[in-house]
Amino acid sequence: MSFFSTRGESCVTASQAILHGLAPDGGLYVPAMFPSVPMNRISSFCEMDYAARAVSILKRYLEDFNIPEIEEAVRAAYNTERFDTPEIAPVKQIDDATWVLELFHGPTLAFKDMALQLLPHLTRLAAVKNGEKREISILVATSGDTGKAALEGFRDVPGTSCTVFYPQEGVSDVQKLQMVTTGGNNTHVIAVKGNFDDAQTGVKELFSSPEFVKQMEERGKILSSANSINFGRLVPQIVYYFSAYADLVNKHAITPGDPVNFCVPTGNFGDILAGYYARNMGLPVNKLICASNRNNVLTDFFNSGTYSTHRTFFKTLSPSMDILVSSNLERLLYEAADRDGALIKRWMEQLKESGSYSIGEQRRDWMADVFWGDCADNKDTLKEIGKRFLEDHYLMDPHTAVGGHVLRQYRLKTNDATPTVLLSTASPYKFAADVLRGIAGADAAEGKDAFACSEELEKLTGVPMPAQVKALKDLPVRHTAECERDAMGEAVLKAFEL
Ligand SMILES: N[C@@H](CCOP(=O)(O)O)C(=O)O
Repeated sequence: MSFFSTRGESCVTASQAILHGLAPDGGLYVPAMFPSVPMNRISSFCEMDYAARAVSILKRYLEDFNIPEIEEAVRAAYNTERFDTPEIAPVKQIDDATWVLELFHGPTLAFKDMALQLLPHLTRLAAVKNGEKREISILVATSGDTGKAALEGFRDVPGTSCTVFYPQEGVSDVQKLQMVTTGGNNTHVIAVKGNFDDAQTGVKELFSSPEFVKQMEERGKILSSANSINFGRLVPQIVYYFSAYADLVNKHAITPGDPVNFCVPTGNFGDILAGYYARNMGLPVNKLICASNRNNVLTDFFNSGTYSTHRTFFKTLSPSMDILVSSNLERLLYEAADRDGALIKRWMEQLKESGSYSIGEQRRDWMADVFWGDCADNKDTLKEIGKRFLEDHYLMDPHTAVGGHVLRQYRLKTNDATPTVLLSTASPYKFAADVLRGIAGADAAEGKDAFACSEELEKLTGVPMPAQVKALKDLPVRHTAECERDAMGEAVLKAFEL
């Protein structure tokens, strides 16, 4: 299988796409085609564990990896030493037509672990396959969850380093503590004086700066990414859509071939794009419901066909989705534009120069066939957390609650009763203060730090606080670096000198 850049002609193997992360022209790598998974194969997933399901999906894309290599990587990633349940990504019913796909059972309590426990193994294999002896320097921009998951995945992995940029004031207390207490000899964490878009744009600029690339090469390092711009992040995320479908069959909620909706809280569009890829591979997906917070650039895009960043950037209760420049949309645009790289390049230049682009009515309608977008503000989010706990005895984090609210809107506005899987992206304990407010009222978290809120939440709900959150209290802070938005390159070089 070859991979093309969304912006041009570049054509590479799977291992090269993973190793380099971003195409040299600034585009994202996309597979030459979507391998099909016939229904009888999907049905056979019912008998398999998560790792076996993963092998079956991954091998269709990773053609220059052999099966034993994929099997070894997958078994090393998805096991009960790394995840707190043998199901890895369990599906739980919360009402008549809604199932929650819990993607937060990995070491850092967010869905990013689903890919970032595997990516380091794939990266090392990719380096060997391409005779790459230099250090692979992973640069990451995070709005909260990717950062810690990448640090944890790449920590002390030989031949790699991992440098994470997070918005100084834009992540939850627990998210920040998780990152700044990370151990390992190859990890760096830097607070950027700006928002997530500043950090993500800054990282992309470093990738395309010949001067920075040269400076890194002089130090024996090549750049790669652990954000979902890297196809190696996306492909493991396709797996859990198939896995959830097989689990619904096993639970007799559907029979093989029945359509299912997926509702996905998303900011950078990687998680939901993986669902779109699963659909293109033959998974019977009816609608992909795209849930945004008050930074509702995607909602407006699906409704109008115009993507515009001319809007205020809001800090919300779902910080991991506080994003206005949604990277992976570029991969969907590529399909909407009949894989016309020149057109994508033009739209991306317009976005950079004028802050917006329009895809036209026809392409908007094409997208509306599969995608439906809506948003939730902070009030909706807290209400959804409270309602789900009170009515369905289910405790959800603010990102999942954004999805829960949007799903209710979808059902109200469309009357679609198709069984729906709501992707739950993080543990409620990463956002304990706001979850506590959601279930116990506005004043419930007053004067309490994240740990006191977590203890209170555990007492009130009986949902156990994860050991990883408890442990944070006693871990020393190891990373205190910060930088201006336009000094990220210097900050990376400085981190390597220390
Ligand atoms: N929500 C993310 C932002 C980066 O998204 P990614 O999926 O491209 O890594 C975060 O939590 O950092």
